[in-house]
Amino acid sequence: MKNSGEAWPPEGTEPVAAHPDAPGPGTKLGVHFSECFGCGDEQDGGLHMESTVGDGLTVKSQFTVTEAHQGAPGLAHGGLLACAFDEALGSVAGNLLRLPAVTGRLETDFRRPVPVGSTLFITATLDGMDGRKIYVSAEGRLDAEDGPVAVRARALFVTVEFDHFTTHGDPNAWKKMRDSNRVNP
Ligand SMILES: CCCCCCCCCC(=O)SCCNC(=O)CCNC(=O)[C@H](O)C(C)(C)COP(=O)(O)OP(=O)(O)OC[C@H]1O[C@@H](n2cnc3c(N)ncnc32)[C@H](O)[C@@H]1OP(=O)(O)O
Repeated sequence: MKNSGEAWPPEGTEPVAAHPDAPGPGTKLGVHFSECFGCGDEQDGGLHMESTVGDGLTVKSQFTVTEAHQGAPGLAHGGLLACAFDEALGSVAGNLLRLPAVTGRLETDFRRPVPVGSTLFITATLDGMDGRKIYVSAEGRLDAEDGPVAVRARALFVTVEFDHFTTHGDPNAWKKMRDSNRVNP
């Protein structure tokens, strides 16, 4: 992945279309894993991010910053914000392409402080692919879809075989996801 000052997406990236079975615009995306820090509903301190498919190759996500998310007093921790973008960017890649993929590289630009109590509205866009490499980018606006930009991010996801998750992760958690029909990584 190229650095911030260089072309995005990188040379060699091809445009992509959403998978024929991908959820369409307006579809609310559920929790992909109940214990996921980004979207899980069984993570008390998590982000509880909610996402909906947008127009074009986008997913719109939002979450509200709580006291559990602080770095400096009253402000969201930067690493926590990076986590939010990892989730939003993974969601646009995973849901629109319906391919298992993991974050290879994630780059963030923090442009404004994000206070506790504020809601970040993130729009993530699928920019293209080059072989196994999926390029995605996002911006997060404060308190409204047209609010001031607080954070921009871009990432490289790399497609993997499903056994990446069972070999390196927790096979029992996969059974739990399958049992609850939450089968996407
Ligand atoms: C619906 C689903 C919603 C999901 C939302 C959840 C989002 C959260 C997602 C995550 O947080 S995933 C967890 C964090 N990521 C990881 O744990 C990944 C750890 N890294 C790996 O497992 C491997 O390094 C990886 C699978 C990414 C790549 O290893 P491989 O051996 O399979 O592939 P390889 O190293 O050959 O890389 C493939 C291509 O990607 C390129 N690449 C990989 N990592 C890169 C990197 N960091 N920077 C630049 N390029 C990179 C690499 O150069 C190469 O390019 P070419 O095809 O052009 O040769």
